Amino acid sequence: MEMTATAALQVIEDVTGPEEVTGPDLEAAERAAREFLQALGVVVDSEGTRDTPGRMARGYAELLSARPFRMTTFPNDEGYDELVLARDIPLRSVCQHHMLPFVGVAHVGYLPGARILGLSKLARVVEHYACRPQVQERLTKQVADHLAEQLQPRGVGVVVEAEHTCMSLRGVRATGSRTVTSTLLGTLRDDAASRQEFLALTGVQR
Ligand SMILES: Nc1nc2c(ncn2[C@@H]2O[C@H](COP(=O)(O)OP(=O)(O)OP(=O)(O)O)[C@@H](O)[C@H]2O)c(=O)[nH]1
Ligand SMILES: [Zn+2]
Repeated sequence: MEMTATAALQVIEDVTGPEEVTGPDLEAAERAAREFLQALGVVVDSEGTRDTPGRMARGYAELLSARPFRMTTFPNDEGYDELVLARDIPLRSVCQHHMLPFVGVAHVGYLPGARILGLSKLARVVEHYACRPQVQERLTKQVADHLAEQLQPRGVGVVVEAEHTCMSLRGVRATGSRTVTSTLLGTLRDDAASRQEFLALTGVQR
């Protein structure tokens, strides 16, 4: 997706249908970043820092811009009925309270029904919902709900483990603490053995 200097309507194509979002106004963001730094007493007048407000604007725009993707699915011709799990999908998002990054991994799995999903799409769904101001609980549930709605599998499981820099680098400074959230749907929620297998494979339950 091409980022434009002026606010523009962009279309993110995904299986939920075209979703209209306002694109970043990078010039306005750069002006605001310059004022923000000035207000904090940060001087940006050297060769090395002159472009810092622009870099901040582009950096945040990138963190908040989801890339378009398609939820490619295939018929489950072999009738595969065991767990499909993508473990340790790298994740970075921005907490909506402080606009500071949280970083970690997502484990995303499903029990196939009539169709199976292109494997990369498990990571793309995570990225799609991570590229916006978030709370970890909502991110976890949105990924699970999306898969449930679009794939109609027998079960969905999503576990997110992340370190919130707003909690580790500032404030309480609980360095190294990771927050774990999970959403289980369908058979992975209701059937104790399936649930246990999923949690064991993610490493959450040993
Ligand atoms: N539930 C939840 N809370 C989050 C998440 N990310 C950040 N927070 C919390 O949001 C809360 C905001 O609380 P406030 O008391 O308004 O903010 P604050 O004064 O900066 O709080 P401290 O971080 O405790 O210094 C903090 O407790 C954060 O840890 C998240 O993904 N989920
Ligand atoms: Zn925060």
